[in-house]
Amino acid sequence: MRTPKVTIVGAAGGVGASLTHLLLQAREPYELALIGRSPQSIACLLMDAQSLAPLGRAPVVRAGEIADFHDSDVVVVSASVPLTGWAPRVDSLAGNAEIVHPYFREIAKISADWRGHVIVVTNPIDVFSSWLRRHARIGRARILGYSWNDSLRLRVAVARALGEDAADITAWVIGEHGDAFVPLFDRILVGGRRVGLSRRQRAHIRADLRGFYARWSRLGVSRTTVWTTAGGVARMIHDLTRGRPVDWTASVALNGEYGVRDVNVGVPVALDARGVLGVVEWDLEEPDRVVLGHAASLVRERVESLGRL
Ligand SMILES: NC(=O)c1ccc[n+]([C@@H]2O[C@H](COP(=O)([O-])OP(=O)(O)OC[C@H]3O[C@@H](n4cnc5c(N)ncnc54)[C@H](O)[C@@H]3O)[C@@H](O)[C@H]2O)c1
Repeated sequence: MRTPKVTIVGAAGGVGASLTHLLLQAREPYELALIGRSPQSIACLLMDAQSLAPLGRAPVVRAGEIADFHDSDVVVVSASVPLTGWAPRVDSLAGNAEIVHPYFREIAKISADWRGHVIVVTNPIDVFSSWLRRHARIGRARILGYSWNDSLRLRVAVARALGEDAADITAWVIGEHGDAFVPLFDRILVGGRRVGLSRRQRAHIRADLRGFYARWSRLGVSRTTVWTTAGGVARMIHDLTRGRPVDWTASVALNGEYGVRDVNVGVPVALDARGVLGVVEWDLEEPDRVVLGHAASLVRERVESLGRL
C-alpha cells in the first residue's frame, strides 16, 4: 500500500505541531507536507523532526505548498489567529476566514474525482466546512469538520458520573461545535451495554460540557486543547486511510438527513479506509432534533455572512 500523504496547514501551531509529532511517531508511516505562516516556522519543525530519526525511522517530512493538496490523501487545516482570552469560538470567524481563504480557494479547484479528504480544525468548524463545501467540486463527504473532542469530553464526564473507566464509555455529541451541541444521552454504552442516566446526571453533565470551553479560555493561556485535538485528528486520519469500518461524528454537509440541507453540522458518519461511507441516521429524541435544527440555522446564517469564497 502507498504511504498516505498528509498536508497540514498551520503545522507550526499547537494543534498542527502536535499532530505532526504524532504522525511522525505513528506505528504506520505517513508522508507529511507542512505549511505555516512563515518558512522559518516550518524549518524549525523539519530540523526537530530530523533529530527524531535515531529514535525510530527516518521521517518523511518536508515544507509543503498549496500544490501539495492535489495529491494528498488528507489535508488538515488548522491555521488560525491566536487565541486571546475568553471569547466564543465564533468570534474568530472573520479573522480565521481571512486566513483560510487562500487555502480554501485552492481546495475548491481540486477536481471532483479526488479521493482525498479535508479535515477542517480551524474554528468555527461547522461554518468553515460549510463555506468550503459550497464552493468545492469534491464530494460532500470529503470535507469534514473535526468535532470529536465534544464526544471525548462527554465520555470523560459520563465516566466520572458513573465511576467507570473513560475508555469503556461510548458516547456521542452531535450538532454544532459550539453552544448548540447535542449530547446523545440515550445512546451511552458502558463496556458495550446501554446505560441510562438520571435527569440530574444528565443536567450535571450537560452543564459540565457547556462550561468546558469557557473554563478553559478563562485560564487566559493562548493554548487550545492541542493533545486531545491532535490525538483525535490523528485517529481520524488513520481511520480514513487505513481503518476498518467504524462510527464517527464529524461536521459534514447534510442533504436532507436529520431534516437539514446544505450546511455542515456534527452528525454520526460511518467511515473506513475508503473514506466516509455515509451519514448514519439515528433516531433522535425530539428535543435533540430541535437543537440540531437550531444548530443548522445558526451555521447557515454565519456562512451566508461570509459571502463567496
Ligand atoms: N475543532 C476542534 O475541536 C478544535 C480544537 C482545538 C483547536 N481548534 C482550533 O484550531 C485552530 C488552531 O488552534 P491552535 O491551538 O493550533 O492555534 P495556534 O495559534 O497555536 O496555531 C495556529 C497556527 O496557524 C498559523 N497561521 C496563521 N496564519 C497562517 C497562514 N496564513 N498560513 C499558515 N499558517 C498560518 C499560526 O502561525 C500558528 O502557527 C484554532 O482555530 C482553534 O480554535 C479546534
